[in-house]
Amino acid sequence: MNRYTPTANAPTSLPIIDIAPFLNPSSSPASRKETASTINRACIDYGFFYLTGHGIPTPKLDQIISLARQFFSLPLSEKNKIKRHAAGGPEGGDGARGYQSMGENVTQGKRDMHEAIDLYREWDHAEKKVGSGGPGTHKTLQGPNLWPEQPAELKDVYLDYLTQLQHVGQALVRAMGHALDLPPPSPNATRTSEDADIFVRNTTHSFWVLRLIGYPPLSTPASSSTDPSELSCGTHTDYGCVTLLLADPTPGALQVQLKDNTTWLAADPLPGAFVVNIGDMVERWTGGLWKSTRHRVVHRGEGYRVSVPFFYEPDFEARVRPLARCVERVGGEAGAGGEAKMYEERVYGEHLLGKVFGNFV
Ligand SMILES: O=C(O)CCC(=O)C(=O)O
Ligand SMILES: [Fe+2]
Repeated sequence: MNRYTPTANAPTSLPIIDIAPFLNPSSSPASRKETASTINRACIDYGFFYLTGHGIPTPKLDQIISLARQFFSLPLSEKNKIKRHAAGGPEGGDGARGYQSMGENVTQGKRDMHEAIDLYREWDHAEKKVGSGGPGTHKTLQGPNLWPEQPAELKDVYLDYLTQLQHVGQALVRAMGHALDLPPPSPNATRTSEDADIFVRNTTHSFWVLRLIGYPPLSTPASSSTDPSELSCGTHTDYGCVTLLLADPTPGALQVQLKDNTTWLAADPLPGAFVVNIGDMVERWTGGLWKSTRHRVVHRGEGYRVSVPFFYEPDFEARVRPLARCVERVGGEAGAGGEAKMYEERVYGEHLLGKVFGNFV
């Protein structure tokens, strides 16, 4: 069931979207339409929503969190066996994949008080080149994923989860195309044809990212933070297409900025649901009709928080430029007092490389 709280008064919770009609081939057109129109309103009003009906069993989700938690509880020497290293260096790093210890990640010039493992789609869309350090070294993003040896079952469980997530991601971007009320796809559509499958066609080889993140409470010896302005994860927008976040039940940590640019809403986890948000590439595709929303993590609560966001991103070579139909709609709103922003075309992979080189600032 889709559930939507109108925004007339201060909202207390994000909308809930049931994606099942886009996963179930025998669903009715009416149910797909309802899901699509709820997505459209949620993306205009919040850029964030809860996603249910995705079909991944809750015990599997619990196992994903539990395995990540087990990894983070290992000694640093064990975690550093899969340390992320600079691209082109003798350690065989690619500057992106692997484990980052506490405070290594930086957002807006400040250390983030978390540790993480980053996994990406394998580099399979183009030939790999040798890194600047010679044979055996890697260019940025072109190395293999670094999987932990412990817990032993983590890799297989996560590989299976990644297959499930890509399936859900594809259903979600299909629903998003419908939500924009784009024309139905024609059989000779090209990658950039502006129809309801444009997001599907540009994510068939999604250059996805999966992050396992561990957050000690701020201001504890474990976080080693003495600066009160340091955050668990600083304010940012996600840079790609759409994020499916799985988090443990810790309340109050993930905070979403509302359209008034002032109010922060706690996006507390809903059991069995993902917290979904759209990223900068979807804002660009929609010419700003849907905004990628600022958010941050401030974990001042109890216990060690674990989250596992999955970023379902465009293909590396996808060209992202505003859809004419969306630009018209934004123009209409701008004429009524809104502000129209110009978005230039971006190739997703170039945008991503800029982020990796700039430490995601
Ligand atoms: O841990 C979370 O709740 C969100 C993390 C996040 O925003 C990100 O990794 O982009
Ligand atoms: Fe984020």
